[in-house]
Amino acid sequence: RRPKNFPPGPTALPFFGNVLNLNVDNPLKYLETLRRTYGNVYSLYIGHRAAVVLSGTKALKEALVNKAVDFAGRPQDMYFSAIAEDRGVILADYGDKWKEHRRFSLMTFRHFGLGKQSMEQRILEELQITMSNLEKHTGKSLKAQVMFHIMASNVICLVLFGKRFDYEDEFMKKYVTSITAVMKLMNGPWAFLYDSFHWVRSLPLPFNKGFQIMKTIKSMTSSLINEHKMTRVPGEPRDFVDCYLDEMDKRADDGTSFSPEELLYTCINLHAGGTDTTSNTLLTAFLYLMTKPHIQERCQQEIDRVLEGKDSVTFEDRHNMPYVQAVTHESQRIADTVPLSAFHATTRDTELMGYSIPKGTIVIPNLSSVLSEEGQWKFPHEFNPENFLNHKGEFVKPEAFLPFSAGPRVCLGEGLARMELFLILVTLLRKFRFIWPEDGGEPDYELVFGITVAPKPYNMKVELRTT
Ligand code: HEM
Repeated sequence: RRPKNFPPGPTALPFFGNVLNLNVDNPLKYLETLRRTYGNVYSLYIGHRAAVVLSGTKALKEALVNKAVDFAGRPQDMYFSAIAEDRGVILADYGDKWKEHRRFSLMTFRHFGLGKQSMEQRILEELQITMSNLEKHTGKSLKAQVMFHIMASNVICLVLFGKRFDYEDEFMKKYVTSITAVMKLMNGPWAFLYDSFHWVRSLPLPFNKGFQIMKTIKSMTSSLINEHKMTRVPGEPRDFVDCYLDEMDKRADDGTSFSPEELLYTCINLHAGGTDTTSNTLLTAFLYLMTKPHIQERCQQEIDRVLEGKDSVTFEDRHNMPYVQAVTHESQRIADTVPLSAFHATTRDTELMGYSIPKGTIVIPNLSSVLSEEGQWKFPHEFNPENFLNHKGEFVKPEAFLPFSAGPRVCLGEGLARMELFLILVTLLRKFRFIWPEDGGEPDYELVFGITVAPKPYNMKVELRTT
């Protein structure tokens, strides 16, 4: 039974709650039906656990921004929290340890803002390698998903570990496959079972695989960190890991939350958080750029004009490229990469839009509902860069643009992701024309649901531009 004055919602079955209606292949349609019936704040049950679903810009901002601390927790005692052991940043509960690690990570990212080691340089460095690979493929088809995935993974590896991995590197292939496998388990039916019935947790069921794979990921990350310990010069950090090790030295005696285990999870979080998200967004962007060549050409005209005489693009150039900015943002809106954000939890008994929500309730921010909310967008249901342009052709960002969520838990990698999307798009479009291959069939814009959603894999054809 729902607590007093709790948000309304569908009747829940004993034991199962509403999970049987939540199609793991795509729960978004069911959630939209519930929103129409119960409004922008409603509840449902995941097994015996109550969850409040927030839809639309107003409810989301009211909770995540205006009542920031009340809604900044992460659910505990669930499959994904057991996998994460309350460590790192993404799944750690609200508290001092999370705050210290979030603050440190953001500061370190900023530290790499300038100079030769800057984020911008690391992205452009990786792009050089991608471009020479693409040149070898001119006139041929190639698998876009693999290319974007490696690019995104390498950018974050350069930031974390100061090194990149070749396309065929066995270590990185295994690392990425393992992270993908755990994420799939976290979003699958076995996780629902684990969350719904405590008594199944000690049984030898497939969810145990997640814990085993996590051991592998931890030991692989450890080996990367240990390499650093041998070669680092304290006080002269080359990358994120060096910065963390320096910080651990500095704080050795102050009862700090910084520890080798936290470093492991933080690195895993940043790699996992920064790879699929960025690469799936790029995959969506190029799907539309190829199948709507007039949009691609208009981007190229703007890029040629603004970069005339320059060797390469800088992130600053975005201010002179309103159309490209509109296209990158529209790609993110349509890509809907993390549709249900990461689940939040209330940190204390609280109220939201007249409802009472007890401490520890799961909160699901439905970002997807905001990114296509009617009344917030000129063209909510179609790919159209005009969503981000005013009548003078200037770039504008509507307040419903929340692909990174909002409030104290807003994506920690937002700055890096925005820089990557812009630099990658501009650099690639300047040099190449991207073409939907003749044998590619009808383009399929349907997204495949997961913790991060993605377009179906496709091939792209590239040609060198002549201008
Ligand atoms: C297009 C790319 C990206 C998208 C759409 C995206 C989206 C998100 C979303 C929706 C959240 C959940 C926020 C919440 O709980 O309310 C999140 C959290 C997070 N993201 Fe991203 N992300 C992207 C790229 C990145 C990158 C490149 C990194 C790493 C550098 C990263 C690291 C993280 C981390 C560590 C968190 C957890 C923040 C916390 O709990 O305090 N993300 N991201």
